[in-house]
Amino acid sequence: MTLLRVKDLNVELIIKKEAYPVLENINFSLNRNKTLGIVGESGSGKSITAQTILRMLPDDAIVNGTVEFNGENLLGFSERQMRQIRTKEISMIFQEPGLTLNPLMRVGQQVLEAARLDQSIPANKRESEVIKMLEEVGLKKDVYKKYPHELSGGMKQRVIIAIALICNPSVIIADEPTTALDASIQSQILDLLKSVMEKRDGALLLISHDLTVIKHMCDDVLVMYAGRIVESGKTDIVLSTPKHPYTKALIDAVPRFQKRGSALDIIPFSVPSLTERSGLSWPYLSNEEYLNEYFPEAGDES
Ligand SMILES: Nc1ncnc2c1ncn2[C@@H]1O[C@H](COP(=O)(O)OP(=O)(O)OP(=O)(O)O)[C@@H](O)[C@H]1O
Repeated sequence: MTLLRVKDLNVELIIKKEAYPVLENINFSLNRNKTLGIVGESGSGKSITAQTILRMLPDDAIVNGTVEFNGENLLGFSERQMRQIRTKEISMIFQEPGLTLNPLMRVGQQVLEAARLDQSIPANKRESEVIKMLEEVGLKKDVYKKYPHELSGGMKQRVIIAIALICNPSVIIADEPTTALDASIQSQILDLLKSVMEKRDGALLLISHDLTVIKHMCDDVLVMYAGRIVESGKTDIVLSTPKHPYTKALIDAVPRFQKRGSALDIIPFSVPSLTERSGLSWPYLSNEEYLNEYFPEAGDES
């Protein structure tokens, strides 16, 4: 069953009074019990996609298309309705847990604050629900009384996951949730996220620049470049038989994905910034050589 459907989404951001396309013709669905990955280089539009779904863009952004959640278009919701959506239906987890937690408040209190937003949890049950939630994400009861600085990075991210889950959302959007953590902790946190969402019959939208993470976690994947989806499909098929030259280049740039003995082939250009795109058409590469090699289809566009 589809929980979230993004249709014909186009977003422009205004910089110095000029509008720059940042997302173009984005289409995808997020289904119950599935993890969908968005992968792409820095600046490709992954975070802006999440911010558009949750209506966290600058006020002057120009947004066209639809973002259907349970059949209703979130782009037509009032700010008050969106606050409900953000607290109870679609939770977001960011990269840096240290920046999200309040350093002056005990972590149990912070999860409790989030629990207050859910009217269905009776006041006299909140504390026990919070402790249950902390245990579900693998934290001991005594963490309730600790301050963020007393916890490791991995424990902090578990607290963030508890805050995101306490109101029982059906969708979690995780934007690079483990990038700030040690490699050994990363997969524990990712596995935790996946298993709690599966247990709750929910869906996970996972944003990452790391193909190894996408391969490990995601049923389906969207590959983004400069505001567009250049390839999408089942993760194992896209990663084993990529069709788009840009996806191939991304895969070739990951040593673990390469055949033994093949050379590391770093993508020789980066995603142009919005202002660098001025006067150029997608994919905004001024260099003909790269244009033909990585985006041969772009020459067909008007
Ligand atoms: N508020 C903003 N004002 C102007 N430009 C912005 C704003 N937010 C993002 N951008 C630009 O929009 C483009 C897409 O940004 P986005 O953050 O979605 O990329 P990303 O794929 O998530 O990259 P990263 O992995 O570095 O976070 C980039 O060129 C970025 O600089």
